[in-house]
Amino acid sequence: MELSKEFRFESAHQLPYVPEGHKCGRLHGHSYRLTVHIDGDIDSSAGWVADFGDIKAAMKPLIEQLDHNFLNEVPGLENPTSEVLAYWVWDRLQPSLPLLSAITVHETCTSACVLRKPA
Ligand SMILES: Nc1nc2c(c(=O)[nH]1)N=C([C@H](O)[C@H](O)COP(=O)(O)OP(=O)(O)OP(=O)(O)O)CN2
Ligand SMILES: [Zn+2]
Repeated sequence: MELSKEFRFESAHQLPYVPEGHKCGRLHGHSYRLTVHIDGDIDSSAGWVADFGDIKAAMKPLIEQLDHNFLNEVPGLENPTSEVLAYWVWDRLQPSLPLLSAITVHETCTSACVLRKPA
């Protein structure tokens, strides 16, 4: 069974490698929505796959680095595309959340990327 938990944070960024004149080369901000998915079996005694609170606790130090910050200044996010951000979260979250199965990053209401665990 798959569980998901959504996180929201506000961040500024600028994309350094877009062509000259591209709107994303300018400093701007997003209300990001990031969904963490985990996949596992239901523990029969607890009646859940995992405590949603454990997902929240694992994400807390990462959200603290992202929320109300300039992403380009966060180590590893010098080119803060949605795709790079998804890998950044995955690499830091997976060790404490081994059931991690996917991360979705919604940069805007209409644009998102999904990083899934390889089959
Ligand atoms: N593959 C990617 N493409 C783009 C990224 C990205 O991270 N990965 N990022 C951007 C910009 O950050 C931009 O702020 C968001 O792009 P866009 O969806 O074009 O934003 P709009 O507000 O213009 O969306 P509309 O709903 O179409 O108005 C660009 N590309
Ligand atoms: Zn942007």
